[in-house]
Amino acid sequence: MSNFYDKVTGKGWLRRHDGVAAFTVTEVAATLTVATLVIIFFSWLVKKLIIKTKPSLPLPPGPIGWPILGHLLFIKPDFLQYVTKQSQIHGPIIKLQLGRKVYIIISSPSIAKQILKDHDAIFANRDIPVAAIKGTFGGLDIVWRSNGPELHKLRKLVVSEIMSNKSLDACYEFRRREIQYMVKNIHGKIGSPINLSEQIFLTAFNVTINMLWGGSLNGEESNLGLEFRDQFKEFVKLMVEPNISDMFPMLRPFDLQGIESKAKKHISWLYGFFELVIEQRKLGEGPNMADSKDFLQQLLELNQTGDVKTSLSMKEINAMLLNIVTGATDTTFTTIEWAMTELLRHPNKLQRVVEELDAIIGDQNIVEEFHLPRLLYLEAVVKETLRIHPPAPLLMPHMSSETTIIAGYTIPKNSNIYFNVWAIQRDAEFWEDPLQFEPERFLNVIEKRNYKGNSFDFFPFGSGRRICVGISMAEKIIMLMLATLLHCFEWELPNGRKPDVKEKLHLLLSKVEPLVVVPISRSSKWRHCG
Ligand code: HEM
Repeated sequence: MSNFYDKVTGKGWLRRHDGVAAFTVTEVAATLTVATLVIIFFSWLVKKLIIKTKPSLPLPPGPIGWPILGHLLFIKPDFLQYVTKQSQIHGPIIKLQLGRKVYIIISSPSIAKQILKDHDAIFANRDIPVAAIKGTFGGLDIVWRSNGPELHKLRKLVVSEIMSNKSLDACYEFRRREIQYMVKNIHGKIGSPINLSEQIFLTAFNVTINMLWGGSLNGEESNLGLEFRDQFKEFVKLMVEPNISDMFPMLRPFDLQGIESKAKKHISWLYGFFELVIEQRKLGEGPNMADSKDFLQQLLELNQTGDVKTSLSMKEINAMLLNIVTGATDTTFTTIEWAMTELLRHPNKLQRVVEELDAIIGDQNIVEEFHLPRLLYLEAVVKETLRIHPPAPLLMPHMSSETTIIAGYTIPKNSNIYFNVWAIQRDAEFWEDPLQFEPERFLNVIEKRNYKGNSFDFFPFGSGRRICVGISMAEKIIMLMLATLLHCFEWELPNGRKPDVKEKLHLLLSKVEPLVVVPISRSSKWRHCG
């Protein structure tokens, strides 16, 4: 009987327990299809409802831009002024668009803290511009390297090998020698106007390269130092120039503005300079290395280890040298130049610095590094200078590696984030009389207001895992050089004119006009300053 049933009805029958067929295959398939469709429909509906009840958060507000180009036509000539003005209109977190790139500008301490402290790991990346790709062998340096173990390795190397107290103390003699050379040079020009900006730059440059490989470019060779400055300046201009290749990566092969080829030219000059130094070192020339190794020597030895965890390629070494020479020179130079400018504009503050120096150093000694911790007013002057004129007023752009919600807004993955430290540090909400040069405001809070990036209304060196690696070196060079300039000489302005304070931004904020001043000898007691 059952065989007969199977034959007639086939295997496809579903039977009731009494053996009677209940559904056909077609009926079952139809039922399943309908059920699937119903499920899909309901999950779509649920999704829709959820989205309706919980809408995705908006992008930050900002000015209206042009289709495709976005805000490209508005950001020149002064990006810093433009974003500061837009933040005053649209609020402390704003969005700009340049081609396909999203730029987020932060100008509030609490939002900066959310990003640099609470979500630090997500925002610790960099979106490397085409010119910097060329200049750093595709991001092999510290500044442009993506966040990760390799970056950690390089940062650790710099912090523990060059920036440790031991290493900095070991090369104090280099700093001292270069600064004394500067004093001698200025002394030879007593009574005539000098371009102090140039002097400060060359000394900062020589101090840095002396610490790195025991070299310096003085006398005739100082032109090479100035040429280095100009080549690097041109390279930086190209890095910050709005580049169609960055905004529309598919156009990169055409290099429409010629930025990539120009960057190549400047960068070849700069690396040519390092290659010469490295070649000389390989030939055994350079300072006597019997007792200690300078940083270049340590880097070159890391090139020869077979250990992948610590070894460095020659490209990495070159890229790091560029970071350190330029990172250390331009920023410290700019800070000293601004501090001198502000003091010359505020004779009563200058007088207070000189009194402090005379009390602590006296008229028979030169400034030594062991004096520095006692120069509290001078330290306040440096902090006030970094508050009003932060050398990196937008820090370095950070990049988000995930879409993240910040302050109620969606920050898309791969956005470029700028922190407007310049505006925050001049905000009347956090600073009394913010535009006044008032070092006294730091005197009672000198410990609290430090450079560690833990107070988000004063963070000229950044904060979090991309904070500057050169803070301790910067502090020493700036304080020693300023103290020496102010202890050894009196300064007069040619024709009694106040120095101007016009600023211009090319990644770093510098003075438009160089500082030209007349050095005056302090009494005959200051013989050591000659
Ligand atoms: C007044 C002096 C200086 C100031 C104001 C300054 C400021 C800064 C700032 C704002 C950043 C970016 C932080 C960020 O991305 O959030 C930075 C990064 C950096 N600085 Fe400095 N800096 C100074 C001196 C130095 C010196 C002396 C060196 C020498 C080694 C140096 C080397 C670097 C390097 C290598 C980075 C990249 C760090 C990274 O991306 O992980 N800086 N600095």
